[in-house]
Amino acid sequence: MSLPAINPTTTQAWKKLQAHFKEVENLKMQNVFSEEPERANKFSIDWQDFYLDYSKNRITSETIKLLVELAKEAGLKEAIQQQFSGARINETEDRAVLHTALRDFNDMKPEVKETLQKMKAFSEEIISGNWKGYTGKPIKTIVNIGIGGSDLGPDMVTESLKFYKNHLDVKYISNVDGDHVMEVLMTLDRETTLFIIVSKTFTTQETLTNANTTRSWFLEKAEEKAIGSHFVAVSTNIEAVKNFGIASENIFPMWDWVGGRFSLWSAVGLSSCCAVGYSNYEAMLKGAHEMDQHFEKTEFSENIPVVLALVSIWYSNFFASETEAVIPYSQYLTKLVSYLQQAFMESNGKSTDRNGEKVSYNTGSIVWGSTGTNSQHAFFQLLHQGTRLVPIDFILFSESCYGQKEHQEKLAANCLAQSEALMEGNTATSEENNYKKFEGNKPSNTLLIKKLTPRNLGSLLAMYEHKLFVKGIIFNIYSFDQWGVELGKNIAKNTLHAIQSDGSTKNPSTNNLLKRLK
Ligand SMILES: O=P(O)(O)OC[C@H]1O[C@H](O)[C@H](O)[C@@H](O)[C@@H]1O
Repeated sequence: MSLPAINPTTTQAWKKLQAHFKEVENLKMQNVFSEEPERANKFSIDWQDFYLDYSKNRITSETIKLLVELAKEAGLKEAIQQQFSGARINETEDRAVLHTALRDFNDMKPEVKETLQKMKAFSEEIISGNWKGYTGKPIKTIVNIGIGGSDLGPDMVTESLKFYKNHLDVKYISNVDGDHVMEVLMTLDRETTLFIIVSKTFTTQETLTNANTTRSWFLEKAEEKAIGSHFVAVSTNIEAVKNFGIASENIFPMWDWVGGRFSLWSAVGLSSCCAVGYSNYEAMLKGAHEMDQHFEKTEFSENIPVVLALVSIWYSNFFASETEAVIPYSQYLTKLVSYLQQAFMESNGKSTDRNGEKVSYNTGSIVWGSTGTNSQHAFFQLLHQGTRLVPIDFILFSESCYGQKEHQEKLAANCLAQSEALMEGNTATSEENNYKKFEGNKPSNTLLIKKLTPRNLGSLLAMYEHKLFVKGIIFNIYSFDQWGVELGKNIAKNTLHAIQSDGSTKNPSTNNLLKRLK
């Protein structure tokens, strides 16, 4: 069973959208709200603790109708069914795409259940202090060594759920930068530190280098047999982990049907599970599953991830906007954007379609952003008065975790004011001074969520996973491979050889730089 492979620009809906675009290109949001009193309600979706307001977009009911037609013509319904049923929709790697199966407690694969039980038991041992280091002391610090999906997801979850965190100090080493590795190692007490080596393939240069350096550092004071109580691993490559010296009972499996950037729901999330405890971790998985069901079962026009994806395509492919920003009004979500960058840009940064042809339209957008209010004082100038159209997702929580009312009111006021200012501009006041003019008409979505809980975080992350899926299906690309990262990795092997052997490469600029390196 293959995914449908339809060039979106050849669909009836796309042609209609092109004609429709000409009609609404200059639509002013400042006017449409008065023409359509129900607009704010009409372009909103209320789902559990989520409320999505997408009324501040350059759309009409006709736009949404045509975009939904586009999704239907592109075979989205069929594609969703294929994904959830475990079809091998990652065709270029001949794999299923089943991160959703990691959080489906109603119908859980035995190996997933077993691994979750192992994570539960392990995290409880660590948190309770029953798990002892080589000198008999309980573990106080956990260091996750991994990169890409084996780092960004768990690191972001640990940071996002800091409010729910226990006493454990959880750190992340990802970059092969030895200075950073040393900075972390210097803070550690060998006797009370546990290292989790996370690599789906267990062949990643950065992770293996960092793991080897860490092991050597550990063995400067401890004996080889102490490795058993201080190193565990998460991988699909069990043999390579054993060769590294980690015993089978300390290996947490994962599977080739879980992509690296979708793996925080698997044992890759072990560090975050230890940080917040299994019950919070499980609540996050359940929240993600609820969003999975919403995505799978809700009609497109009421489906949060589908609507977000369609509106995003409207801007990137009709208004030619190159980027989109995500601005969460919560400092806990400070690592969300880096995580989303891998999710979106590694998935949809492709230019060969599912027929093997080069695409003739824009695919994945550049995703960027930072937390509000900090970003207001950094790059919002460009959003308000620059020349580029940047659609924005504002994410706001109704309640703060600590119940700090005054701060939360100010956060909320800023978030709502920014989306309003971007949309309204100040043309109505006919500002004479051009430097002080705000054109307005800048689009945004506002996602209002009751509170940052593990469950709602799970739903939020799953929402973005499905958004990128929908975009990839309509773009007619394969979202679940990442061949684009291979060339640089391969060249780096030759370059490293050239550096270590005083050799050269075939590129004159590189050679010049190699000489300078010496
Ligand atoms: O988990 P690993 O096999 O070490 O892979 C870590 C990362 O490596 C690559 O660069 C891939 O592009 C990422 O998708 C992956 O998450």
